[in-house]
Order: sequence, then C-alpha cells, then structure tokens
Amino acid sequence: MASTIFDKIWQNHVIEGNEGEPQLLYVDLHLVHEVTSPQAFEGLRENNRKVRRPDKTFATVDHNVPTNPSPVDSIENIHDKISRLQVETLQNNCQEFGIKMAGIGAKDQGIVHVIGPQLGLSQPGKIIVCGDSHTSTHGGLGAIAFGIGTSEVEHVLATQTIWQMKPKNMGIKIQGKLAKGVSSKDIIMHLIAKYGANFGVGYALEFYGDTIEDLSQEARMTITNMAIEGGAKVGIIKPDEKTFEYVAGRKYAPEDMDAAIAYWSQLYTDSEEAFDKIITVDATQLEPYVSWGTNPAMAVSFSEKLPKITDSNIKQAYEYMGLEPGIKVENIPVEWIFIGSCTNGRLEDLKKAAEVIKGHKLAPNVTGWVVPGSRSVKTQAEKLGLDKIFIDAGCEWRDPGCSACLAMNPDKIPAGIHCASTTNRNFEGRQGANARTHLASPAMVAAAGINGHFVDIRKIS
Ligand SMILES: CC(C)[C@H](C(=O)O)[C@@H](O)C(=O)O
Ligand code: SF4
Repeated sequence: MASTIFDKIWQNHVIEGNEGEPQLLYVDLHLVHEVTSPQAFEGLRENNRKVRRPDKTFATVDHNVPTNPSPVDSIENIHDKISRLQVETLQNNCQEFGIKMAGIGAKDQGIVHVIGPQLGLSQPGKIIVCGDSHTSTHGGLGAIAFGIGTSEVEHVLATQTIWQMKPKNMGIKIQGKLAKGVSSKDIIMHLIAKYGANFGVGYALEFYGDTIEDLSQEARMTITNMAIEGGAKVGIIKPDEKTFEYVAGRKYAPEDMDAAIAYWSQLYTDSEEAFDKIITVDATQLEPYVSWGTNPAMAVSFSEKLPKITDSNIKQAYEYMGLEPGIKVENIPVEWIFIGSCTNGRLEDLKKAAEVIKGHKLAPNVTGWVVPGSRSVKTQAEKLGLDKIFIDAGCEWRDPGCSACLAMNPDKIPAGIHCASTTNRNFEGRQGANARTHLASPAMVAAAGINGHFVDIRKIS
C-alpha cells in the first residue's frame, strides 16, 4: 500500500496501539519554553519523577522576554513580575532536572521554533513536540512536529513518549512559478483564506509540488508554521538536498551525516494515492495577501476588495478593525509595522524586508519594530548591515523574542492602531488591547511601512 512521508515517520515511532485508536509514540526532540512548562515540572516534583531523556530535551525563553532596551541580557532586564517569575522558574527547573537551556542573553536564545532548526536539533524523520501550537514549523524540515498541552508536556518529560490519534493525510499540491514579490507567506495565507481556518482539522498536511521544491528551506518553514492556522496540527514537507545542506554543520547536526542522509532520503510519499484528500494550487495565479479581520482566514489577495458582511462574525471583525466592506487593500491605513516572529523572523525574512526598505524612510506616521527571531539571527543580520538599513529608515532594531507577536511582554501595539505584521495570528487583542493586526509577508509589511498604507509589492520589486 502506498504510504505518505507522514505515515512512514509515524510508523517508525509507534511503541504501542493500533491505527484508529490512540497510539504511543516515541519522541525524538522535546522543546520547552517558559509559558507551558511550569506546571509540568511541578507535576514531576510532586510524583518524585525525573526527566527521562534530558539529552532529548532543550529549553529556551521567548514569550516573556522584553526586547528593548537592547541588550536584554539578564533576568534583571525583566521588570514585569509574572514574566520574570516564568523565566526564573524555567531556569531553576532546567537546572534541577538537568536540561540544556538557552536562557536570557545566551547566544543560542530565541523563539523556540527559530532556534530548533537553527541549532540543528530539528531534523528530518524526527518526532518533535513542544508545548506550543506553532511546533508545526519544524515539519518544514521533513519531521512530524506538533504542539502539545501542559499535561502532555509533563508526560513527555517523564516518559519521552506521547499518546496520539493518527490524523488522516491531506496533500496540498502547489505548482508553477510565483510572481516576483509573492512569497511562501502568501501561499499559506491563500490556502487559509480560501478554505477556512478549519480546513486542516483531523489531517496532517503535506505541501509538495515544484513551487515547494523551489522554495528555500527557511521559506518552507513559513508555510508549515501556519498549518495550525488552517486547523492542522501537522504540516510537513519532504526533505531534499536543500534540507540536508541546511542541517549539515549546525551545532547539533548528526555526527554521521552520510548515515543520516541515507535514512532521510527514504522519507517521501510513494504516490498521490496515499492521500485521503488532495487540494491543488496554481502558484502562477497567486497574489500578495493581507488580512483585514480577526482571524487568519479573514484575508484577501491584493486585487480583491474587502468582503460584504454576510454574518455576525464578519460584522464584529469590521467593528473591531475599524474598516468597512468594499475598501481596497491599498486603502487600509498602516500606522505601525512589526517584522519578526516564528513565521517570518528568520534571516531571510529580514533580508527581504531590508531590500524593500533600503534607502527609504518610514512614512511620517508609522512606527517600525524589527525583532529578529533569535540572537543568532540578530548577529548574522548585523554582520550583513541589515540593522543599519532598518535604523536608517527609522525602525527600532530590537532583541530577539516573541515580542508583539502576542504581546505577553512589554511589547504591545497601542489600541486602535493598524499594524502590518509578519506574524501568524490577528485575533482580537493579540498584539495588545484593541490593536488592529494585518498579517502579510515581510516584503509587503516593509512596503506598507514606507508608504503608510499597503501597496502591491509586485509593482515595486
Ligand atoms: C503561549 C503559547 C502556548 C502559544 C501557542 O501555543 O501557540 C503562543 O506561542 C501563540 O502563538 O499563541
Ligand atoms: S513568535 Fe508568536 S506564534 Fe511564534 S511562538 Fe512566539 S508567540 Fe507563538
């Protein structure tokens, strides 16, 4: 019987149970951050348990770290009591249970989904979990990666295993050359806008086709990052030469790369018959996308106008966003830009934004924040002089962290402000109480910053 890459990796990890019922899976990598781990460690302590495989567990701090004034290099920089307590607690827990941690100020610190791949911890063929919904990101390297809840974090810490129901397989076939300026962010925003925020529920999504093959390794991770915004816990892309090259030489890359590549090369979907469902996308027709509402499915392509009010959710979204049906995307005002997050806070994303911004200034009414996804992204960007480009344009060049992606820290967008953002969620209050988020690609966000409203990047790139 034909199998998908997802079936193959899954099967390689089943310890117990049959298909159709929960199965016990072995976990190769458990990533931990400060928000979803405190009670899990507490549970271990109460039951007098140890961490089963500290060597397969890696922690960092991201959601609660302030990103300004730079450098944020010690716990003393965290003034908010709850944030500080969470960061301190993780530090103490990691010390007590013998877990490696990239703490505040460490050179490996950053958003958990940026540092996993960057350190070579995330590898093809692995099962990777983290108490965070955007764990799907790591599927861009050909792993099965999904978010888990805090009680599951405790289970994985104690046993290095997890019970899961196997989802079905959906193939998303994407073919053709993208227009200049259209990016992987637009592919995933298109899918969610067209098929809704729940189309992937109960499925593992495999993205494939020549458009995907042409994308860089980093661009692929933007797609799998947002699989969860389409309702799928898992998004996966077959690993290829680009993936092998990406992993090679990283801090925690396999010692025997030849053996690893020999195994990774067997990870592919046998034929399309293995999918339970297939969606096809003609990439040549894709335009840049911008979200106008309060969930990622409330988005339109550049040439569309904002939709009619057909239900109460849409009505409420318009009220919250201070917008009206029929408006053109270019007439959406932009007063703030945010470049960062696990969706688009990697080096390549910063390069794309910098290319657009270079030599320009932010429009007079626009505030700009650039928050690299990790300390290492920040250092590399500075070597390339990207910091200077952003600062010259009038942006703030900040320290790494989740920052205003979710505003769990001091980084908040003020009420009523329209923020063009390279992030993945535009829920009410996501970037600050009553802040208005518009999701878009790094190039689109950068262009909006210098114009004070959205512009068609295809016309300027
Ligand atoms: C705080 C964390 C649990 C949450 C998630 O699970 O995704 C956050 O990262 C988010 O993006 O909303
Ligand atoms: S950057 Fe945003 S989406 Fe990613 S883990 Fe942090 S809060 Fe969640």
